[in-house]
Amino acid sequence: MIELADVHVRLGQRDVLCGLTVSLPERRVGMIGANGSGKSTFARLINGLARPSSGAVTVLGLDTRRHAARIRRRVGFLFTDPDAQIVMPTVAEDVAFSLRRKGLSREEVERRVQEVLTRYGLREHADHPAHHLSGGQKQLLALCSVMVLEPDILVMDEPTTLLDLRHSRQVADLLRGLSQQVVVVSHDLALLEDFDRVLVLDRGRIVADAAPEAAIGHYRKIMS
Ligand SMILES: Nc1ncnc2c1ncn2[C@@H]1O[C@H](COP(=O)(O)OP(=O)(O)OP(=O)(O)O)[C@@H](O)[C@H]1O
Repeated sequence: MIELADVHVRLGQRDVLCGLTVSLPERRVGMIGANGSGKSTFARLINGLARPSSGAVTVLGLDTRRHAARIRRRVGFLFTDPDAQIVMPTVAEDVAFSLRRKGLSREEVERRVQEVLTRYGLREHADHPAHHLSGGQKQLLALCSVMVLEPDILVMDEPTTLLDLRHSRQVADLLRGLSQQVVVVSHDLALLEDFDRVLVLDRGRIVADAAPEAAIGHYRKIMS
């Protein structure tokens, strides 16, 4: 469960989010809106990367201001730019790096890494340099590094931006199959078509909050 209570975020001279109050118990929540409307900031609030200037964000019963480290261990976050998340030389090492704090045996780390790379179609690239992957493959690698930690909530900021149609569908299928709650910021409206709920942000405010068809319809209207 994710809850925002009268959340304002001010960055520099700008009011980026303006008094948002919302509870998100649904399993798949999408977020759409114009460039600069505050979507990424909203996403970053959920794992404590961004802090409210006033108001409160509660995730899994924890206040993000007081428990940011605990929340980050339970909320996986996928950035738009996968290069921001790749830290190790090879694909397998990068995924294994995510597991370093778990205190697992070498064999268990290896088993989990191979399992997740197989699941997302990167097993044959396990020993390749991570920075030689294509943009889409890097996005899948970032996803592997997050999913191997089995987060309770997954937040994705434009996860299909670099993906071709086949890989976008793979991400859509993956989202359908996940048992975790997912919050997805996206300009890829097709990705959100079968979500449980979609929020539309406009200049830091929620201007629509509905099932996908109605929310996307509202978004098209304000963008026309
Ligand atoms: N650190 C910062 N300092 C000042 N302003 C910022 C900062 N970070 C973001 N902003 C501003 O906050 C507003 C919202 O940014 P945000 O990235 O949340 O929007 P967005 O809806 O995700 O946009 P996009 O669709 O382009 O990714 C933008 O006008 C941005 O310039």
